[in-house]
Parts: sequence; structure tokens; C-alpha cells
Amino acid sequence: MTGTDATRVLVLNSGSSSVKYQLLDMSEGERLAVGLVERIGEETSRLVHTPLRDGEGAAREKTGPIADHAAALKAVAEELAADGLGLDSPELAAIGHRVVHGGLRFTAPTVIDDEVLAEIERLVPVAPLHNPANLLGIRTAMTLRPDLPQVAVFDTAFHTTMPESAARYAIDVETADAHRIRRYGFHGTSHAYVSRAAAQLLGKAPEEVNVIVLHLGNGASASAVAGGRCVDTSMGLTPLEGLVMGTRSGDVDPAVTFHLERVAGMSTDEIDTLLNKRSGLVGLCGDNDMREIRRRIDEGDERALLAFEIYIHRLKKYIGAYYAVLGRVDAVVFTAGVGENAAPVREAAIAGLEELGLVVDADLNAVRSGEPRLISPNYARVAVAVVPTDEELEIARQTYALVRD
Ligand SMILES: Nc1ncnc2c1ncn2[C@@H]1O[C@H](COP(=O)(O)OP(=O)(O)O)[C@@H](O)[C@H]1O
Ligand SMILES: CC(=O)OP(=O)(O)O
Ligand SMILES: [Mg+2]
Repeated sequence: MTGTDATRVLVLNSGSSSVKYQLLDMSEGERLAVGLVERIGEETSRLVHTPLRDGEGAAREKTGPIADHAAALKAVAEELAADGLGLDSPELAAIGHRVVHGGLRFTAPTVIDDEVLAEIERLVPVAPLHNPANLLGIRTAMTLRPDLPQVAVFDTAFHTTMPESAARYAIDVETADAHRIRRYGFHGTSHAYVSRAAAQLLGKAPEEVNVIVLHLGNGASASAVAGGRCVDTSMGLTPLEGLVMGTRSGDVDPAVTFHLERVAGMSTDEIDTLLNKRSGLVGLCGDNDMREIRRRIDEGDERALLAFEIYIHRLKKYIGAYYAVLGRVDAVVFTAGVGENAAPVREAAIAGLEELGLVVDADLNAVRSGEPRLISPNYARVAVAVVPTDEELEIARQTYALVRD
């Protein structure tokens, strides 16, 4: 890339119905603005924008319909302009975009051109909730600043180190290869950032530690990271495999789909919607927000309790599986909305694993903080930690490193 003197990076993390964004100055590592647009496509969309000075700032909130990710980015651009941080600023060096599916082709951050856009588009069928939103964000940013490098940072990139034994499904090799069917894994930017931060928390280099990362947001995935390299992760061809999520089933017997087609007469699209949007916690108990589920459990709600137990059972299975995959584990790390905030989830997931050297200290687990922290007692053989993820910072770093060279 051409070198640049500009030092600011705008990062867009477009999810299926939300955009998280940050404007950072990479010369001083300072955050200039952060924000979120949520419930995109609904009547009750909400934009929360916070301009920052020395890390402090007052949030501004706007509600009202925002039709799609293009409208969302335009609204964000207006908010930034109101603070003198508009997208027309010559100090802006690049815009970094989270792109969920990069297939096999993208193993590193990439400057986006027409050909890269076409490849992200080609991958829409394997990330139907995410890649279309990412594309809309990129195309809108390109019309707002056609002269600026737009950089894609892929969720799948960190997982490309997985050995074939973990990345391949045990299905006919010719069919799998013809259709590029394999396990790609997602949330890689978060798994990379959090596993590195966990090593730092332990006072070690990433190469020295084996870590199990549990990224528990609305989408959720686990990964086994050996010496800084991903060796297994719970999501697969699409972000549907693995853990129980807010609205996604995670692992099911694939025969469930044929059964629903043959016996319940459901179409492929209906089954797709069922497993991606009407399953997981919402399918089990009607709520996908862990705060609401805990509140209902406290009131004695049986359905919410069962949903919680199913969520925890799956999580525990993956901790055990990745313990076995890694052989030796230095830390189990919780991150993302649920992992960072829901102490009962952390407690329940680790309960009963003392034989594996895993213990949670109740007082440490109850602490609320935005800092990386240990929640296991000093005597524990394996550390249990909470490390807040920062996908936006990681995307900004990777984007800036690429355009600065
Ligand atoms: N205080 C809290 N207690 C329990 N769960 C929480 C809390 N805050 C957020 N969450 C959970 O975090 C989820 C969102 O996590 P996040 O990582 O932001 O997800 P995503 O990036 O997929 O939108 C919410 O759906 C909610 O279940
Ligand atoms: C890949 C994925 O599931 O992302 P999110 O958790 O943002 O939905
Ligand atoms: Mg997320």
C-alpha cells in the first residue's frame, strides 16, 4: 500500500442487525468516538453515539427507524460530522470493516477492490446473516470516501491455521472439495485478540500458552489456541455449528433437517430460518438475552432454567473437548457480552471441573470490571479469566498496519 501520514481509522463491525463502530487515532492509540446502531430494519432502531476526550464522553441517543446498514452508516457519518470528526477529514487513513466469511482465500487483512467485493459476495450463502450486512457497509463507505483504502478484516482468518483433522468434515472428499465444504470458524478477530491478552494477563508470551477462549455474545463460539495458533473452533462452514447461541441452535444431528423436510414438509429456507433465527435460547424459552433469562430464573421460571441448563451443558462439553485437544491448558477465558457480564454462566460452566484443575472463586467472579482479570483462586492449576474483547481495536490495528506500510 501507499504510505500515509493520516493516523485515524474508522472501524465498522456490522452484525446481522447492528453496527458497532469506533474512530481511533492510531498514533496515540486514542479512541475519538464509539457507538452502536441496533435493531436495524425495525421501527425501533437506536443509535448511541459517544464522542470521547481522554476516554471520557457523554452518549447521545437517537431512536427511530433505520432501514438498513447503508442508512445506518450515513447516520453514523452525520453524528461524527457533528463532532468535527466527519468522514471527509484528511486525517482519516482508512476504514476497516469486519467481514465475517472470507472462505479459504483470505488469511490476512485485505484492501478491498472490485474483485475482493465479488469474493465476499460469492460467500453470502455461507454467511447469510452477516456477509450481506458487511457488503452494504463497505459499499456505502466507498461512496462516502471513494479515495480512501477500505480494508476487510476477516473473522475466518485466525482459524486458517487449523489442522486438516479439525477443519475437515468426515464426508466424501470429492463432494466436500467441489463445494469448498469445510470448517472455517468465525469470531477469529476476537479469539486472536483475547488469546493474546490472556497470555499477557498470565505474564507469558502467546507462544508459551495454551488457551480455551469462550466468545459468548449473541453468536457464540469456542476455540482451542495452542501457542498463539488456533487448532480447533466450534463454528464450521457457517456460524451455525457449535455452542447454543441467542437464536441459533449450534450442533444438531444433520438428519434433523432431512426429517423436517420429509416429515414436517418444511422447505430448506424455512429450516434455515428455524435453525438460525428461531432456535438457541430464543427457541428454547422465548428470550435470547441472558439478562432476561437470569431474571426469569430468579422468579422460578422452569423454561428459562432449562434453556440455561442446555446452554451450559453444551459449553461444558466444548471445554472438555478442547482440554483434550490441547492436552495441557493454561487458561480458560470468557469474553463477549455474556462471557464478560454473566457471572452465573461462568460459575455454572466451570462447576464440577476441579479434577481438570478448573475452579472459580465466587468473590472474584462477582467483580464487575472492564479490565482483563483472573476469576480462579491462586492455588488453581489452570487459570480462569475474563478478558473483554475489542474486535474494533484489533481491526483498527490490522487496518492501520496494512495502509501505513
Ligand atoms: N449484564 C449482562 N448480563 C448478562 N448477559 C449480558 C449482559 N450484558 C449483555 N449480555 C448478553 O450479551 C449479548 C450481546 O453480546 P455481544 O457480544 O454484544 O453480542 P453480538 O456482538 O453478537 O451482538 C446479549 O444478547 C446479552 O445476552
Ligand atoms: C459470526 C457471528 O456469529 O457473529 P456475531 O456473533 O456478531 O453474530
Ligand atoms: Mg459480536
